[in-house]
Amino acid sequence: MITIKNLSHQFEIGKKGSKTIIPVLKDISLTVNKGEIVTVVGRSGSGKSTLLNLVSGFIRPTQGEIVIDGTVVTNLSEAKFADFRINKLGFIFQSFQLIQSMTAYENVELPLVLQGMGEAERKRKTEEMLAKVGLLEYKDHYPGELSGGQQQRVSISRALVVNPPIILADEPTGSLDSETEEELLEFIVQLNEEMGITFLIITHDEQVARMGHRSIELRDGKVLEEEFA
Ligand SMILES: Nc1ncnc2c1ncn2[C@@H]1O[C@H](COP(=O)(O)OP(=O)(O)OP(=O)(O)O)[C@@H](O)[C@H]1O
Repeated sequence: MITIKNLSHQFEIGKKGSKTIIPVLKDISLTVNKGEIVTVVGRSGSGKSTLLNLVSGFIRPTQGEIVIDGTVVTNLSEAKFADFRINKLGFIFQSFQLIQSMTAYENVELPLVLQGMGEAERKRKTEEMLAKVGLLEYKDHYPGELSGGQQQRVSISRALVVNPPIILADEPTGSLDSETEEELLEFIVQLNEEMGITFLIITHDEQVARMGHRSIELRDGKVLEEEFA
């Protein structure tokens, strides 16, 4: 589902003449299979977010290739990648990244608006998704009027509403208390089992790392793997 081949990435900082090169990922190769939950762990600064940003196409690799669902995404233009992203990838962030001036309903509906879907179908899909996460009765609430766990469920609904085969998550439980974290992890497993969604999840949290089928550790720019389940 996601194949990463000989991927390297380095950042350049500083002005011309005094540039510093920061090598982050060094010739890494890995595969995430369809229907797998793979977690990515590693020390702060080990390149976890960089890896997710490369898979998402927000940054382009210095070298190497990424293939997602049969498409070589590293060759796509910005516009084509944006199109690909809206159809194939769902995102969940630690900070939820909800739009504060929009209701829960409007936040979940947004990707469908961007896809150009008609209003009646948008309404059906948005309400179905909010019902699935148990938040239909909160649809007119703004993010500031919802708990952390509820906000994360809105953000998951927004990620899921376009039926993406893959969800990329960056510290999805980072802002949640342990009970809400537990609920979210159960929900992720349920989505994976019932809908076959593939997850790539960055985490610092030992418990989150263990809920996946496989955990990948980034260390010194390389990949170390650990198998679970
Ligand atoms: N835009 C950038 N410009 C320059 N250096 C960057 C940039 N983004 C990240 N880096 C550097 O790349 C390295 C890896 O950063 P990254 O954010 O991927 O690590 P991380 O494992 O996600 O860390 P954390 O767990 O703290 O979020 C760090 O040394 C960081 O300073």
